[in-house]
Amino acid sequence: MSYRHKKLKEEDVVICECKYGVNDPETACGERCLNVLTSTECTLGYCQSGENCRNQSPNAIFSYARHGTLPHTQCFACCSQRFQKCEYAKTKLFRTEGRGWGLLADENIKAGQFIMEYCREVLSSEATKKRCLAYEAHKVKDAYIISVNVNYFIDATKKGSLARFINHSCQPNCETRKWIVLGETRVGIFAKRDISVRMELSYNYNFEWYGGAPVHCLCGAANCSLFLGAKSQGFKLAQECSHVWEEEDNRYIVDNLPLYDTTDDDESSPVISGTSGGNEYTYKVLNDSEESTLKLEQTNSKTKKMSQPKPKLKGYNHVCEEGDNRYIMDNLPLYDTTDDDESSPVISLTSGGNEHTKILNDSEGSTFKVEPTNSATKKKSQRKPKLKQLKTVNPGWKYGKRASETNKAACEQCPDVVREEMKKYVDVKKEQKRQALLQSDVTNIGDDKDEDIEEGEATE
Ligand SMILES: C[S@@+](CC[C@H](N)C(=O)[O-])C[C@H]1O[C@@H](n2cnc3c(N)ncnc32)[C@H](O)[C@@H]1O
Repeated sequence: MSYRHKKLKEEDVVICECKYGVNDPETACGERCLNVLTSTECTLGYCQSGENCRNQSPNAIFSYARHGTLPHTQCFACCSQRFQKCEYAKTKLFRTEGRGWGLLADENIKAGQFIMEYCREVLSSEATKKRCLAYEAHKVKDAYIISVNVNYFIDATKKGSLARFINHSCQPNCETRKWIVLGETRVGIFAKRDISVRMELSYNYNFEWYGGAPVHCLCGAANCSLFLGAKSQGFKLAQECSHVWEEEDNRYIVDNLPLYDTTDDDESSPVISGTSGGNEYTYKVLNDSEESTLKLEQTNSKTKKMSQPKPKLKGYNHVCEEGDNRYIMDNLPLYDTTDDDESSPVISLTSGGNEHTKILNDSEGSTFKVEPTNSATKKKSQRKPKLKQLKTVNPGWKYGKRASETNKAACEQCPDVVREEMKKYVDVKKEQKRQALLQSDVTNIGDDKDEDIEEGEATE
C-alpha cells in the first residue's frame, strides 16, 4: 500500500509562538522558534510571523546566516531550510566509475545547507518487503529505498527526485535528516560540511540498507566498511529477506560475496560534459584522496567524444502524482547495464522557480542540455501550491500540548544541545506565565479584598 500526501487538517497545523517585531526581526522564527527547534516547518498562511517567517524561505534563512550571527547550535543553520518550496541546491548527474550514476554539486554548498528532498512513493513496511523481494527476483542491482520510520519507507526505484542518484560513502559529505512538513515526516539531504562545486555528493547508507545482495563499497574512504549498509539492521527479518545484512551475520563471507558487477561498465575514464548558459564544458573525474570523494576538473573539450562512455539508460515514463509538488521528475534514467536503450530520456525539473528540461543526448555521450520550457507545458503537479490567507490563530492552541506530541519524533532527531535549549526555553515561558498569574492574583486580592478566590480558578 502506498499513499499520497495526506491533506493537512487545520487542527494539525503546528503553530509556533513567534511574532515579528519591526524592532526585533530576530523574533520571527529564528533560532528560538519552537518549530525550528523541533525540525518542523512553519505552515504558509498560519505562521504569525507572516512573510517575515524564516522557517519557510531558504533565501531568508541565508540572508540571516550572512548578516546575523549564526546560532551556536548547528541545528538552526542546518535544519531551517525549506521543503515546501522545493528550492534545492544546484546539482548535476554524472556517470561514476563502477557505481553507476552519481550526483555532484553544481555550486558551492554550505555546511548544513538543505540540498534536496529524498522523495517518491511512500510505502508501508509490508509493501516494501514485498517490493524488495520482487526487485531481487528481477535482479535490480541498485537499491533506492530509505526508511521514514519503522512503519514507512520511501521507494525511489522507479521514480523519484535527483536525490536517488546520491551514492554511498563511508566518509560522506551529506546526511539525511527528517523534518515535519505540513504534518508529514519527510526526508531531506543536508550538507554535513562545506562542499565545493563539482564534488560528488554522498551520504552513509550504513544504517539503512534495503538493497539486494550485499554490494561491495567502492567509496575508497580509509575507514570504508567494505559493504553498503554494513551496519544496517534491514527489516530484521532475515528469513523473509535473505539478502538483508545483519550485524554478526556470518552468512556473508567476504571471499564468496557476489560483488557489484562492473563488467558491463565502460573502461574509459569517466568524463562528463554539457552546455550551460551557451558555454560548453567537460569535466574529468579525479580521485580526491583527502576527501575520499570525487572531484571534477574542467578539461579540454577535445577529449570529450573520445573518452565519453555511451550511457546505458532505461527510460521510465512515469507521471507525477496529481497535486504532489515533491515529485519533480517525469522520466528517470534508471542505471541498468543489461539494457541498452537508444532513446533519449527527458528529465523535467524545477530549480529556483524556473522549469527546465534536461535532455540526455545519447549521440554525444553523456551530454546534458538545459533548455527552458514554456510555462504552459507545466504539469498540474508542478504548479506552486495555493497558499492560504493568514488566519487568526486559535487561542485554544497551545504549543506545549499538541506540538510536543506531533514533534516528538522530530525532536528525537535533534542533538542534545537543541533539546536542552528547547527545555530551557519552555521552562522560562512557564516561569513567566506563573509569575504573571501570581501577579494577577495579587492584583485581584488587592482590588477586592472580600472576594474569595478559590484555588485553581486563577490557573484557568
Ligand atoms: C541510491 S542508488 C545511487 C545511484 C546509482 N548509482 C544509480 O546509478 O542509479 C544506490 C546504488 O548505487 C550503487 N552504489 C552507491 N554507492 C556505492 C558505493 N559506494 N560503492 C558501490 N556501489 C555504490 C549501488 O549499486 C547501490 O545499490
